[in-house]
Amino acid sequence: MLAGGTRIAVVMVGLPARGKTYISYKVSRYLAWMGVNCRVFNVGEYRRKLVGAQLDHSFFDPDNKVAIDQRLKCAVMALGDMFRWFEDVHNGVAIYDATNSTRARRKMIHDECLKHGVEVMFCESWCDDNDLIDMNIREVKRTSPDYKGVQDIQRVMDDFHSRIDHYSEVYEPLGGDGTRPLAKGSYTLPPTNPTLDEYDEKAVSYVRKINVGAKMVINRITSYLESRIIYFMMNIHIATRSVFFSRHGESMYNLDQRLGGDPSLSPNGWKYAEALPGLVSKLLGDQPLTIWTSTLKRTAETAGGLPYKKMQWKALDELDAGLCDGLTYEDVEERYPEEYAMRDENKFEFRYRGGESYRDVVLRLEPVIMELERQQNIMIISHQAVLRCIYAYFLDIGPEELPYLKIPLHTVMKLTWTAYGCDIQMYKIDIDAVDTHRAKPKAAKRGGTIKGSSGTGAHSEAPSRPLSSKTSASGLNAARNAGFAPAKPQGATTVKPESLVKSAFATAGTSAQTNGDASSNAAAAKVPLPTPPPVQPESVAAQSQPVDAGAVRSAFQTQQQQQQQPSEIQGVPSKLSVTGGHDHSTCENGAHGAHGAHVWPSQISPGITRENSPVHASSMTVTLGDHAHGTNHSFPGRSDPRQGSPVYLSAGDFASSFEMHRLQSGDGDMSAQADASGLSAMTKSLSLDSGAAAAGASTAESAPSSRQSASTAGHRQPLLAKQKIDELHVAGHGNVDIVETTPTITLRYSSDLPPDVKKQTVAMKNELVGIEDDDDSASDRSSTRSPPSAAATAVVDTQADPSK
Ligand SMILES: O=P(O)(O)OC[C@H]1O[C@@](CO)(OP(=O)(O)O)[C@@H](O)[C@@H]1O
Repeated sequence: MLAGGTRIAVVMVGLPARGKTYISYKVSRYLAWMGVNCRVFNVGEYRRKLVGAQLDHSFFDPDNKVAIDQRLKCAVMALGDMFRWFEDVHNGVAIYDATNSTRARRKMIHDECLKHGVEVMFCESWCDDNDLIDMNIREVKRTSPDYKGVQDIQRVMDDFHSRIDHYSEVYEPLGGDGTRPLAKGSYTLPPTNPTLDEYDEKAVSYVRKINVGAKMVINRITSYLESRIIYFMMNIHIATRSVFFSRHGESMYNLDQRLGGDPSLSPNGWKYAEALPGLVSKLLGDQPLTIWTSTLKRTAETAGGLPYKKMQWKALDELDAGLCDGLTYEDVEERYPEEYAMRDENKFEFRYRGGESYRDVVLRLEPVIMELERQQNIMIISHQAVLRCIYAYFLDIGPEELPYLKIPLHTVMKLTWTAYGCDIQMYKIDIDAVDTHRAKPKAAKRGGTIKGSSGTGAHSEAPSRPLSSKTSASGLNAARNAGFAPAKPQGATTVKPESLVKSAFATAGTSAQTNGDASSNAAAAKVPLPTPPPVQPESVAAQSQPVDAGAVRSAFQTQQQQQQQPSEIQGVPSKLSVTGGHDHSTCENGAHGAHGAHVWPSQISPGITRENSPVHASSMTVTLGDHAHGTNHSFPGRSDPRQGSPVYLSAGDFASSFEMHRLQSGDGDMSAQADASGLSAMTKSLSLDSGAAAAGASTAESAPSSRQSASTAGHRQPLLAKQKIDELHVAGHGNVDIVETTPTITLRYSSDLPPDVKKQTVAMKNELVGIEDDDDSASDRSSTRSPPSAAATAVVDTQADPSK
C-alpha cells in the first residue's frame, strides 16, 4: 500500500482529554489491518518511565522550568525512537502522540522530520464542548496510571482540569485559529530553515477534527495515504454501540465440506434461520437494527426471518476460491497439490487461481469497516473467511492467525465497543452444525512477508513491543477466550458469561498505554464494560427448540419475492475520497493512488449505480496539493467488486485548504464537495460549509433533471444532485465579479483571477461537466452576464462575506 520509502509522521496536537490517544490507536489499528507498517509513539509513556507517573498538575505548569526540560527530553527521545523505527521498517506511518501544543514544539518536530526524510501531517483534536471533555476525563482519566489508587474522582477531575488549564495557557491551535480565511498573498512555502516567525503552519499538511468531527479542517494534504487517514478519522466516533456477527446457517456445501459456491441452507441451517430472530430480539430489545448480508443465497436465507432493514454487500461475499470453488479440501489436495501446499505455507497471502487471497478480502472489506465505524447497531451475516477478516480488525489480530480464527456456525457474536475497548460475547444456538474449521498446519508460515504491525514503539527506555511482532497476542487471546478456540461440544447451549475486554491500547504492548501529555491517560486501563445483555442461557435454549424449517423457508421465499431489487436498496452507504497530488493523474480507481487527483469510488456499494443510488454521502475527504492538475476520471462499471458510481471531481493547481462542515446530509454534500474541488483550482483557501443540517438559506439548488442532460453530453458526468451550498468563501482573489457558466454549473467568482487561471478554470469546469472546451468565450464572459438559469445546477456565490 505504501510506495517504497514513504514515511509519514502523523503528529497529534491537542489539549489533554481531547481523545488524541484514542484516535492514534484506532488509526494505527486500521492501517496495520490494511497492511501498512504503523506504530504509535506515545510521549506520555516516556514521561512516566523517565519522570514518574503520579505527578500532580504542577508538573505541567508552563512556569515549572525543571519540568519543561524533562518534558522536552521525553519528546525528543520519542522522536529519536520514531526515526530509528523508520530506519528499521523503511516505510510506514508513525503516530507521534502528545499535546504538541505550541508552534515552537511543532516546528521542532517538523524540522526534525524534514531532516530525516519523513513527511509530516499534523492532526489536531480540538474540542470546546465541556460536557464531552468532562465525560472524557471521568470515563478515562480515573483509570490512568497517573491517578492510580486515587479513589476520589473529584480530586482527579480537579487535578486534571488544572492540568488542562496549564496547557491552555500556552496552547496555540494549528494554522492560526483555523477559521480566518487567508489574506491575499499571505500564503508562503516554508523557507528551508524557517525561524519561528517564518514558520507558517498554513504551509504544512494538517487536519483539525473539531468537536469530535462536527467540523473538519483539511489543509495541504498531498498524499494518498494521508487522505485515507483523514477519511478514517472523519468516520470514527466514540458512541458506545454493538455489532452482531453471524455466519449463515449451515449450508448444503458445508455438509459436504465444499468450498464456496452459492448453495442453500441445509435443514439445520434453516432451523438456525428460524431461531435467529428470537435471539436477536432478546439481545437487542426494541433497538433498531440493520442487517448486512452478502449477496450469496445462504446469508440471505439466514437473514430471511429477521424483521429489520436489510442490505446486501458484494464485499461481504465469501473469499473467492477461484478454480477450487465447489471442491472439498481433499479434492484440492488431490488435484492441485502444489497450491494446496502453498496455501498451508502462507494462508493469508495465498491467492486461489482465478480467485482471492485473505489479503484481497481484507482490502475489499475496507469500505465495510469504514461504514461499521460510522454506524450503530448492525448485524452482519456473512461467511467464515470474511468474518475472520472483520474480527481481526476489531481485535487487532495479525495476518498469521487471522485465517485460522474459529468462526463457528450457529453462533451469534456480539461485539460492543466503548471509547477504549471492545467487549465480545458469544451466543451459540443449540442446533447442530458441522465444523468447517481447519486447524493451522505445522508448516504454516510464521512472520513472513506480511506487513503491518500496529502498536507503540520505543527503542530507548520506554516500554516497547518487539518490532517483529505482527500479531497482538492480547487480541488473539481475547479472541480465543471469546470462543475462536475450538468449539464447545456440539449441542451445548452457550452464552459466554465472560465479557472480554480488548483495550484498543492493548495493541501497544503490556505496559501502560497512556498519553504523556495526559490527554488520554486512562487509555491504558480496561474500562468497565456495560452490563452484559440480560440474555440467560435458558432464554437462548428456548430459541433452539425444534422449529418448523419448512415454514421459515416459505416465509423466506415470500419475502424474497417481496424484497426490493438491488436498485431499490435503501440507505446504501456511499462515501468518497478524492485526493489531489502532484503532477498528473494516472490513477483510475484510487487503489494505487500515489499521484495526482483521483477518485476513490470503492465506498460506493457495488450494484448501486448513479441512477439508482440514493447516494447518502455522509462524509468525504477531499485533499488537494500543489500542482494537482484538474482532472476527472471515469469509473465505468466493471466486474471489480469495488466498482461504484462514476463520480467526477476536479482538483486543481495551488489548492491548499478546505474546510468541511457537517457533512451529514446526503448527496448535496457530495456534490457540494465536487464543486468545491473544482473551485479550489484557483483558490488558495476554500471554506465550505454545506449540508442540510446547516440552517439558513441555501444559495443554490440544482435541478436534478439537468443531471440527465449532463449524462447525455458525454460519458463523464459529475455527481451533481440536489445541492445546497449554504456558505462558500473563496478568499484571496479580490472583489472582481466574474460569472462563468456551463450547462450545469454557474460560478461567480469575486476574484481578479489572472487570465490564464481563468482559462484553465473554465476548461476544468467544462471537463467536470463533460462538455467540449470553449474556454475563449467562457473566459471573456463579463461579470454582468446572467447564468443560464434553466440549466444551471449550482450557483456558487463567492461574494459572500468571507468573515462569516
Ligand atoms: O479459508 P478457509 O479456511 O478455507 O475458509 C473459507 C471457506 O469457508 C467456507 C466453508 O468451508 O465458508 P462458508 O461456510 O461461507 O461456505 C467455504 O465456502 C470457504 O471457501
